[in-house]
Amino acid sequence: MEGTISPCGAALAKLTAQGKKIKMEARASHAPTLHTVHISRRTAVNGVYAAIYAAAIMALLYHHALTLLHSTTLSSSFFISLCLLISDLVLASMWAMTQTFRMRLVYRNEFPENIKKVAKESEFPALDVFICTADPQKEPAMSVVNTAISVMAYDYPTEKLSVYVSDDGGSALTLFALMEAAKFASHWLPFCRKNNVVERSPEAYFAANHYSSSLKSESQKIKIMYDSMKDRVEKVVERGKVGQAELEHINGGTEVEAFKKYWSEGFTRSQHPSVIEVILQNTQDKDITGHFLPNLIYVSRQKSTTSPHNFKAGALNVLIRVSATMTNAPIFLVLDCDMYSNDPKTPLRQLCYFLGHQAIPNLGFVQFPQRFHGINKNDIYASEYKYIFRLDPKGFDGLAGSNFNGTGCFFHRRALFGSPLSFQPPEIAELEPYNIVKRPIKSQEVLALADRVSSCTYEKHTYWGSKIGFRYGSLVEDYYTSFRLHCGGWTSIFCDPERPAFLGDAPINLVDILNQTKRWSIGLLEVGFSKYSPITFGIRSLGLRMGLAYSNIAFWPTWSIPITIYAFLPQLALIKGFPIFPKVSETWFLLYMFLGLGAYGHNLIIYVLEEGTVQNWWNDQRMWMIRGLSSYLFGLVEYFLKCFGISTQGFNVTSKVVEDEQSKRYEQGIFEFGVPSPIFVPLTMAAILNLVSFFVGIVQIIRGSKLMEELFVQMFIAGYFALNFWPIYDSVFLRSDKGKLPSKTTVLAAFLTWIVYKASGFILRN
Ligand SMILES: O=c1ccn([C@@H]2O[C@H](COP(=O)(O)OP(=O)(O)O[C@H]3O[C@H](CO)[C@@H](O)[C@H](O)[C@H]3O)[C@@H](O)[C@H]2O)c(=O)[nH]1
Ligand SMILES: [Mn+2]
Repeated sequence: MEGTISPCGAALAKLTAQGKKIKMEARASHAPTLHTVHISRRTAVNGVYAAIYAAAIMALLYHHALTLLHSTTLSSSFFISLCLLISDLVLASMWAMTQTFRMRLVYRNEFPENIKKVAKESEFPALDVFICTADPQKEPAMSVVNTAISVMAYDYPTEKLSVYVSDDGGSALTLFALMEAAKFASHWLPFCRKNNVVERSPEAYFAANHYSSSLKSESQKIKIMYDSMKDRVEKVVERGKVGQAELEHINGGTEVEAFKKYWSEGFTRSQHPSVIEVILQNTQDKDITGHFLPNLIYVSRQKSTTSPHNFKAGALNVLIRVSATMTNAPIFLVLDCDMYSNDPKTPLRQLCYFLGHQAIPNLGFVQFPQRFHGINKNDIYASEYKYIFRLDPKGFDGLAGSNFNGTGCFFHRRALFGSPLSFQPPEIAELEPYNIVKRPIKSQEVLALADRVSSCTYEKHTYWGSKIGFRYGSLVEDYYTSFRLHCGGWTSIFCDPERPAFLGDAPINLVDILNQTKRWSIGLLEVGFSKYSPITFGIRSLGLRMGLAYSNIAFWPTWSIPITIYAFLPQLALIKGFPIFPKVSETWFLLYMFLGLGAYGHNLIIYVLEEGTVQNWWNDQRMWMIRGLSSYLFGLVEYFLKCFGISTQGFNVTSKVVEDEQSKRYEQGIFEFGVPSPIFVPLTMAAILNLVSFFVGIVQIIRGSKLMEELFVQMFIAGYFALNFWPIYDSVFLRSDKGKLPSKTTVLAAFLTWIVYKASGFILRN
């Protein structure tokens, strides 16, 4: 960076200089509004409710303390009270931490139509788009193609737009698919421009099937073209190899060379050189109407079994560097391959926060929510993650800023290089943010440098992953990186427009979903128990509220403690006719009622007010319970096993492949278990125990041996769990399709439940 200006100053100046100029002009004239913000009107009500609820929690803890003191040491009542105290302590702390971001939600509005009034198109910052894919078996090539095409077709000056696809699968199939995509794009982009198409993912456009009659013949023509491209790609994927015929279909020449050069003998997924192919170049390649096309670059970083590759964070860091050598746009968008653009104006929308008189100071990134298509009626697996992806970020936005969710996020490149006040220079000047690339992207020098910075040993003895780029050390690189950026003083915005900016695929079978949340759980605990734990380092750097907000997420897996205890203990006691909660006639009973109904009721209201339905909420709370007995529980256990070096966990990519039969069952709202997996076992045990205990309880009450009054709370809890576990009973007793819970799992779970019941006899004694 030049002379005396600090690099940081230069970097920020570049984006905000315009802003300052416009700010001055704005005072004189009436500058157009780029964004507005308002705070939820429910903030005060939430505050009052939280105060009352907190008082109730204190009373409950007092009640627990009393019971503990009155129980004789090591008797069963002592053990029970201790378990209940631990459960309630976890629930209470999680509740308290949640309040930091549930109390005050921030709603924003942008006016992208005004952006051209504050900056000319030629003044827009360049935009690099990073798309990650990792496994051609689990992530269909056509999905990568659609994602790439949908962003290539952004309403953004093409000379400023570059799309980089990172392929950690190192697959010739993906490169082939992208070459096909490039050819199709030369027809598709002009078609979209001419007809003002909003769905710029061709798959989504043709699926919506809403052609007007004037468009019909034209769109039919392009659909035929798309289908034949799709056919070619899928055939190649099926065969697992790019054949001679396909190679001839591609232009021939240099592109064909690439396949021969790289995918020869000795090239494996985990051991291969870097492959960097410039498929389209925005100064040379034109669409059929003579407009230039955006850059499209395929990057498969070098892999070696002896160098750690740090999963997605590693892939993104390679993209930061490779793009720096070629285009070095000040803003880049991070996208997963399963998430296509659903609104071509999104780049203009995010600019509302980066440009002009209303530019947000120290803005590190603008996060759009993950939203999904193809979710079934009532969203049985709560795949929408309404709280995580849409509600909670609005609360974070009211503090230091939304957290990063891994995809659909626009970054200020400079934010990945140290804090706003202290720039952390990369090891070579060419990678500095705002370094201007003077050579064409296909030049020998650029390609050689790109190759060098994508090598698997490049990061040795550098700050990549610690002070520069996406941070390493957690399987949830998104959560961890945004946490560290916020700690460093960057802020962020949550941008949730009415029309979803991006739409993604959600997994539709339970084992994938539970393993996904298990991976997240391990990743979160890796941060929670690190030296950068949000509870210590976080609170010190970000203050109490933001520190606790991040801590809440880090410790999600601890929910498994109360959920498991509440799913087993009251039920075991119930079978033995052992009351463990206050009687209905006692005052303490009212407290339990208030705490239970209050928590669920409040949760329901928030959910429904944020465009939710009661059925969806029901499924959401059910999944929380299910995760508590599977993902969170396994995540917690596996994290500790990993700490003791007993096992290791990698980034197990979620499958995006959908089988027809599975998809039919999903449409009907039927749970998909299918494969035997240990992750189903505790869940099935809980299901069995709750059902049995509920019936035993009824028998006891009918026989008059126990008073309903004494066992009411336990009956209620067992009944509530059992109601939630209906899909499991359905699967065990009524279904015979391939997606049912495997009998092996049921038998094992029944056997283990019996053992737990027998073992509980030693503790639950009068
Ligand atoms: O070694 C790897 C592993 C994964 N990926 C990519 O990472 C993305 C996310 O992987 P996926 O299997 O879809 O994980 P999910 O759990 O569905 O993803 C959520 O959780 C991840 C980890 O927190 C975030 O990175 C994602 O953005 C977020 O959607 C995909 O595009 C993958 O291709 C890589 O590039 N390299
Ligand atoms: Mn995903």
